[in-house]
Amino acid sequence: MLTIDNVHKTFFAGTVNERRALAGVSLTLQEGDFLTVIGSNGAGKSTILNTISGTLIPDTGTVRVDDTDVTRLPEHKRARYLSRVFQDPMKGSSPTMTVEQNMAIALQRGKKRGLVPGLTGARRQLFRDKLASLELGLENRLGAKVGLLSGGQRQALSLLMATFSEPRILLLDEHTAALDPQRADLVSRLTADIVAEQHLTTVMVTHNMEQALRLGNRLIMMHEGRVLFELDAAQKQTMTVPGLLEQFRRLQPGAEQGAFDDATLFESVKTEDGH
Ligand SMILES: Nc1ncnc2c1ncn2[C@@H]1O[C@H](COP(=O)(O)OP(=O)(O)OP(=O)(O)O)[C@@H](O)[C@H]1O
Repeated sequence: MLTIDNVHKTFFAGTVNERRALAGVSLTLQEGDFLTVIGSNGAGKSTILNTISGTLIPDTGTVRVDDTDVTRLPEHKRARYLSRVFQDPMKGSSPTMTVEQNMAIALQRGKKRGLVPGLTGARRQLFRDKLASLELGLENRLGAKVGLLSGGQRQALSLLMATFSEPRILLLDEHTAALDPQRADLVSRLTADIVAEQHLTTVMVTHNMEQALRLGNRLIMMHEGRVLFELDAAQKQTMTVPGLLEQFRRLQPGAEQGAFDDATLFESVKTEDGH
């Protein structure tokens, strides 16, 4: 249902600042696939998400959703079928509006333009039920300003709102990276539950290899604008974090482990190694 074909993107081409972000990336996702994307800094992970969301138009190559070529479709026109959760918990909701006002807007997303629906009793009950599933006590705080919530609560709310309209494609952009480990774990579990329940086609970028192995049914490792290798569901089951690093070193013998200089990654390596 999502096909990315030989996409290239170079920033500031032909100048001293030239940066090749994507150098021929191709991917095909079936309905309900949950792809996790890992890779070194500057590998092109965010650029591939931006290409899917329409934030960036590739230099060459195509992006198709079902049978429609959306390569040059502007971002706002993709909102009908696409939702995204960002790393920054402050990004997905409005701090000066209440929990229920934010949810009412999210409910309206992707529908025909019009006024945001009123907050009827039935709608409030729907919001309460959805919030209760987060198990954060937010169902009792419908009237609270979102700016008063913790980062973890806010990110869980963003995830809920992003999936309200059951988008065709869900993009997760390191959405647990800014949270403390406990909250990251909670949002990670909520992600797995919501994606499975709605059978959402999902692309998640993460620096945390352990999370990338745990979530989803497919994984790609990117490096220097290319897909270095790909794992299917069965291969993911048996793969370990040291195994991923080993694979990376084998395919990129010149590259140092320092390419992965993220603290979360080293935490997971330590856990796997048992020290
Ligand atoms: N808007 C931009 N303008 C100029 N260069 C950019 C822009 N966005 C990305 N790049 C460059 O493209 C390359 C790929 O960047 P990208 O952000 O996609 O990598 P990433 O894998 O998400 O990295 P990180 O893990 O550090 O976030 C990098 O060299 C980056 O500097």
